[in-house]
Amino acid sequence: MLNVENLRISYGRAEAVRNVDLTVSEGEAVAIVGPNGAGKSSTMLAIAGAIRSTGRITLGGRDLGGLPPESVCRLGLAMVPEGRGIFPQLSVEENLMLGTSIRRDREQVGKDRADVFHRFPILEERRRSDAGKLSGGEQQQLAIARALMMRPKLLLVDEPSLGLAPMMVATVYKFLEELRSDGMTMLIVEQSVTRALAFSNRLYLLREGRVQLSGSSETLSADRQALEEAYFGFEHKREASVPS
Ligand SMILES: Nc1ncnc2c1ncn2[C@@H]1O[C@H](COP(=O)(O)OP(=O)(O)OP(=O)(O)O)[C@@H](O)[C@H]1O
Repeated sequence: MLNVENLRISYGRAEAVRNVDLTVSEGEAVAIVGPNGAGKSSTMLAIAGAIRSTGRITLGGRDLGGLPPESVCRLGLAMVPEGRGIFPQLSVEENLMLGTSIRRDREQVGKDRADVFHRFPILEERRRSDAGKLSGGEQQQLAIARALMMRPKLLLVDEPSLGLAPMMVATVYKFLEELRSDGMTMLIVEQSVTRALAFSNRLYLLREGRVQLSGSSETLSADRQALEEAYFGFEHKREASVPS
């Protein structure tokens, strides 16, 4: 479904992502992990058309090169950004409906809204509250729900557990698991390598802007040493361990 070839991203003279190749097949959950500054968020933003990059990105065979984010979204890709991107002074429902103005199928929008409220009951309960009054975990549910309102074929989720208490992380992942079992194709950035391995079919480990290691989560789970070496590089091996 998604094919990324030779992705390069620069901020001024600094190269943040180099020669990244990545694929996501229909129905797969794929995770990107790696230390801070590895280029994970930049990769997600480039795929969503939100920042400039070079290389080739295709979605369902269509070249996304140079397309603005709204066109990428129309082609079936929605993103839950790091930090959620919720508008705190707007109501839960207003946040949910924000992006839907680009949709022409108004009747279906109403049905999707009902489906999303069914999937996330707390959002229906709190639909008239200011979104800023929701807890972090509820805001994350809202951010995922808002992305679903775009009827994506591929859902990008950047660090869904960031800043959440462990119980909330479990709740958010329960919703992501449900989406996954309903057949949603997902690309997810996750700080916790253990959680990423548990959730995804396949995993890419980025460090210093490059893919250092990739493979099926099953295989990589059995080779913790390869993961640690790829995560830290050899020189840090003895001083730290991969975040669980
Ligand atoms: N807007 C920007 N301007 C300049 N440099 C940037 C910008 N955004 C990111 N970078 C740099 O690009 C590199 C990759 O950053 P990115 O946020 O993609 O990494 P990350 O793996 O998502 O990190 P984190 O886990 O800390 O979110 C870092 O060196 C970062 O400082």
